[in-house]
Amino acid sequence: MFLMEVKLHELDKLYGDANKAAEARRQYLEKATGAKLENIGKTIIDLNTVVGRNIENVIGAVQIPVGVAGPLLVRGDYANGYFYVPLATTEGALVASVNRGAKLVTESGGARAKVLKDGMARAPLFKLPSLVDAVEFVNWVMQHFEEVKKAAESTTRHGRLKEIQPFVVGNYVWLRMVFSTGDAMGMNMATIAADAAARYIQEEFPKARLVALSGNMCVDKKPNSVNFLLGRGKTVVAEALIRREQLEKLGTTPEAVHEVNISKNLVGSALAHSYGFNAHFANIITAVFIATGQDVAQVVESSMGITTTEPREEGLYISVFLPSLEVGTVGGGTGLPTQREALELLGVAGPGNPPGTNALKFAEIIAAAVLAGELNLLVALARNELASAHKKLGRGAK
Ligand SMILES: CC(C)(COP(=O)([O-])OP(=O)([O-])OC[C@H]1O[C@@H](n2cnc3c(N)ncnc32)[C@H](O)[C@@H]1OP(=O)([O-])[O-])[C@@H](O)C(=O)NCCC(=O)NCCSC(=O)C[C@@](C)(O)CC(=O)[O-]
Ligand SMILES: NC(=O)C1=CN([C@@H]2O[C@H](COP(=O)(O)OP(=O)(O)OC[C@H]3O[C@@H](n4cnc5c(N)ncnc54)[C@H](OP(=O)(O)O)[C@@H]3O)[C@@H](O)[C@H]2O)C=CC1
Repeated sequence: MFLMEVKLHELDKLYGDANKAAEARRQYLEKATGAKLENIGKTIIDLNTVVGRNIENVIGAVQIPVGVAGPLLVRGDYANGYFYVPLATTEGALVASVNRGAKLVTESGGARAKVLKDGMARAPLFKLPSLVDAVEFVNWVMQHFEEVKKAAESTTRHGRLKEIQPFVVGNYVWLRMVFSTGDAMGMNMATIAADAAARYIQEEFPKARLVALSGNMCVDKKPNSVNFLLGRGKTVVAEALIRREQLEKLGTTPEAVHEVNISKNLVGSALAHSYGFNAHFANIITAVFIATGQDVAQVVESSMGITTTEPREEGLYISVFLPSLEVGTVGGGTGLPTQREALELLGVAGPGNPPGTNALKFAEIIAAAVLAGELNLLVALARNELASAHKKLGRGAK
């Protein structure tokens, strides 16, 4: 194996230019492995803008095709109007699916959407000498909430500590700190603020020892029931009433689609002990996350949720509930050139006026897009066209 005298990650400093450093890394890797990296090396991203912010040891970029679904009519508190939703995916049939769902929703008068709750959580874990100390500690923290809040908020202009949710197991204490984070998804913001709060707490209550700044009750990037119940990021609901004639035009009925939802999404998910009482929230969430520069690992909890349906005389009532949608329009990967354009397409790039409103609007649009995708897959299953669609659009079959 070809060995370097300098460490790969030190090349940025050596060259003083991340683009040149990436080229040198590629040359090294090509020699060492025999792989050709000419396409990974072709990117419009000036790598100097991402090193120290988004990536280390960078060698280039990968490209993923982006399609649009829409126009999608959304009637939210922040998002009002027709939207074209950018979806980055390699799953043939997905964009077509959301697009047909968007058509159904839009022609039925649109989807109403509401953000019910908003707060990013970080839960430091402390250890106390005993259970008695643990309970005393929790009481002390609650009585000194204002001082803890001041310490946390000293690190940020937009972050605000809204609430601390305590959990005690033996002599361990989790303090689930919930922050409003403006237009940012807020994970760096909340982590840096929680660190300042934890340092203050330890100084003032020396019997408490911080075991881990993240104690897994946050919960970040793991399937879990805490976020499902208490929320994390944005808790959003969207609903629509799809006209009976429209479903009949597609050869199905509100009753048939409802039957698929109840038996598949509710009974099937219960049997599987699945966290997702839905068909494919993850498809839409992931595709929007990639297109708009969100942290894709947060698809794990952002795509948990429930689809409800109700056949009515006039058509099908359908709703989607997303308890833990973690999204932002500033920070993270949202400033990358293509991701920013995708946010611009939705009219939500950058900070909102007032701060926070762009992220709320974005969350409402995503919930409506999830509803469109969910509705369409249920329709497709009721019509038994899942396999044929994927044969045609996923395998290039004519
Ligand atoms: C593929 C369709 C939509 C065809 O559906 P169709 O009705 O045969 O298509 P159509 O040609 O009659 O067009 C109807 C509408 O579909 C849209 N449409 C149609 N074709 C396109 C296209 N090329 N590009 C963009 N949009 C398209 C478009 O809105 C169009 O209206 P128009 O604009 O023409 O008035 C349908 O068969 C379908 O939805 N199938 C299901 C596919 C699906 O939902 N896949 C989701 C991913 S599956 C998965 O990953 C999760 C899963 C299933 O494993 C989870 C689980 O376990 O449940
Ligand atoms: N640290 C961790 O443990 C984890 C980090 N991440 C990563 O964290 C990143 C996202 O963190 P996040 O905190 O969202 O982003 P950033 O760390 O990029 O922080 C957002 C920045 O934007 C500033 N800002 C300017 N205008 C606004 C506005 N209108 N609303 C909110 N903030 C504004 C904030 O300033 P100010 O703070 O002064 O208000 C802050 O500096 C992603 O890259 C993700 O991958 C993911 C999971 C865990």
